Amino acid sequence: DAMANRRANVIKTGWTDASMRVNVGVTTHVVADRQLHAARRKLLNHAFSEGALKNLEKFVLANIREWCGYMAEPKENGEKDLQWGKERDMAQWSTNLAFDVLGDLCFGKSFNAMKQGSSYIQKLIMSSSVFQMTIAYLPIREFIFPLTKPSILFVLGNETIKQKVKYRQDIGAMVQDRFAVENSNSGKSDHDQRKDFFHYLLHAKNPETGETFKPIDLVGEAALLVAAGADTSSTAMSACFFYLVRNPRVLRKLQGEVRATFDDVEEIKWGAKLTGLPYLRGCIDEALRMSPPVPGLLDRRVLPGGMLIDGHNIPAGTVVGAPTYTVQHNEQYYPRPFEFLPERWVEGSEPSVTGFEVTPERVSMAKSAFHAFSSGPRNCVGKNMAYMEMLITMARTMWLFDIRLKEGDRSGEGGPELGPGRERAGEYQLTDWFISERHGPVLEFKKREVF
Ligand code: HEM
Repeated sequence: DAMANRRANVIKTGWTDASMRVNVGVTTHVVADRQLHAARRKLLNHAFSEGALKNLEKFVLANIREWCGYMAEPKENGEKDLQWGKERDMAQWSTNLAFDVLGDLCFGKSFNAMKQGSSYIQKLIMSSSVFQMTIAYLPIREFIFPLTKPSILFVLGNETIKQKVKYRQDIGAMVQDRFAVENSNSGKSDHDQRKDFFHYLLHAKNPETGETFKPIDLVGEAALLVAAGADTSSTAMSACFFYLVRNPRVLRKLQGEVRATFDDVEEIKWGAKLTGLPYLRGCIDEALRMSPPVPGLLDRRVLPGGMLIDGHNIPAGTVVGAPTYTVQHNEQYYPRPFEFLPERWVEGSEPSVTGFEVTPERVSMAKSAFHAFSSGPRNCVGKNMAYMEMLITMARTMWLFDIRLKEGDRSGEGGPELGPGRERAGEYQLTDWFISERHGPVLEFKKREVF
């Protein structure tokens, strides 16, 4: 209730609080004031409307085609099993894809992660998150916070802050080039104009107040979209691959659904045919349930006046929240919570597979407890864009390739030797730094024979 209810008497705290202190400038994600957030969010929404998504799709598709090309790359001569392609670490390759998509959409230029490998920017997003998470929950954080100003950290030689400054400079240059493209848009027909995130952010206007993004905010918001959209979509896709290769029954069923629906890979696009595939959506939602890319506490601080939550009076200043990983493994909502069962999302699925009746009530309970994208006024603005990317990537991969786990690969998997909380073999391991650190799985791809 503290999250979903627009009028809940709470504000954001924790990681976002730390972010406000460490970073210069404010973005929609971290701004605490609720009215200021609502005004910013109205502008940001422009970039995610249905109309905008239609125009964004061609950039997403171009990157996914390139990604599939890399998955098809053959092994070096002399290696065994030449009909299977090169080994691909999905944690890395899903990030490369998501990252290049966002470079293209936010700054009009791919980051070339697929071509050149991981860049300092990918590492920076993770190291910033680790840094912010560490100081956000220190018991002595009130004493530490004054020392975490960017200027002080820069003098102290903090590498993350130095790289942040470089990132700002680099995206400043990219934005200048992107402005030049926008200026040349004016002479072009509507169809030929480049309509990416940058375009929509630049032209976003609040119809009531006439407010627009200031140029400095525009750069910050574009950088936010890269940080918010890359590791999240990538965790979801690598988790989905992780569970598919460990569950051959599910993999075969998903391949069957996709291959029977589309006659050609180029038919796989954003639209009713794709979004209407129940098992594909079930696989993605099940991966998001078991491995939520933002797995932890989205904490909120109760404001003066307190708040009534579930019959309890919560006094002002209390920090409240429920970690998404925990909610999404609650047996009450998700029977057999540690099993990858896409059928739980599909009404009428065979009880012989699930071990329980998948009634409409059960599906609706599962949907209402699903919080991978958060809920309420501060939920994920990029949800539809993320589904577009995930559905197209997973469907095209299933259509084009057979996939298998590299022999002996256990990267990313839990096990008794890893200690308490990580002992489950077969569970994809996430480390919660607000976004998720993870490894593997390493897969091989084989082009499917299509007659
Ligand atoms: C599977 C993929 C994704 C997941 C699971 C996810 C999850 C989330 C979650 C849990 C939040 C709330 C964070 C909080 O309360 O602090 C959030 C916010 C946000 N997400 Fe996503 N996200 C995903 C993809 C994306 C993409 C692709 C974009 C943009 C390109 C994006 C942009 C944002 C932004 C801008 C916010 C802040 C919204 C606001 O505060 O108003 N996300 N996301």
